[in-house]
Amino acid sequence: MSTLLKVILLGDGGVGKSSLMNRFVTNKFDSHLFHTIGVEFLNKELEVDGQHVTLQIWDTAGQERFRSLRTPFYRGSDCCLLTFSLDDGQSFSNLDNWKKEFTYYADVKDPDNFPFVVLGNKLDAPERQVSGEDVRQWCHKNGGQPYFETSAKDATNVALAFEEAVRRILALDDRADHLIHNNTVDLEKKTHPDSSCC
Ligand SMILES: Nc1nc2c(ncn2[C@@H]2O[C@H](COP(=O)(O)OP(=O)(O)OP(=O)(O)O)[C@@H](O)[C@H]2O)c(=O)[nH]1
Ligand SMILES: [Mg+2]
Repeated sequence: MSTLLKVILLGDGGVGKSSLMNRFVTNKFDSHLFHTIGVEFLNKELEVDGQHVTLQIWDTAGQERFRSLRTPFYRGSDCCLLTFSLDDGQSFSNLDNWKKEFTYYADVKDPDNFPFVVLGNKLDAPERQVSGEDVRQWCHKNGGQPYFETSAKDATNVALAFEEAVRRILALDDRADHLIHNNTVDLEKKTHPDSSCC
């Protein structure tokens, strides 16, 4: 039996969250995807560094009007993929808000040590507005989170980014396994919903 890990995609509407999930899980891309309403999830089994895991990828609606439909699903996430679009500077500026929203609703006690992965999507787009240097600075200020520039359209770095999410979670779990013997850590209860919703 493989471990079930929950990762959640957050970021502004239109940055490509659904496209990244679809690329990773089904290896398809749709250039006229309709915006997401609420949340959806897909499972994918994979092997990372010899460990078999089932990744449960939760894709959320980025548009502000769907806020109350997405926030109840943040709890129990093992990793959060903070996503923006490289051709949309505003979507990068909003990463702070996304991190705050996640931290609040997922009830994360120590955000700088929570496994986030930052994704700058639409690397293929011609009009780049966000420099890699600015993103790396943001990541540095926010606990040294890893950063990937991706394209759901041509599949650049998509698998790599999801695999990094798994690595980050497994690295934390190893530490927790080690600490639990000393009785110093209180492992959070994980919820494993078994149906798609909204
Ligand atoms: N050129 C390019 N277009 C992309 C890429 N990823 C997504 N798109 C396009 O951008 C638009 C929005 O993509 P979605 O995946 O629906 O964005 P989203 O983040 O899920 O948006 P919401 O569901 O509203 O939060 C779609 O028309 C996609 O085809 C990419 O890597 N490159
Ligand atoms: Mg979507």
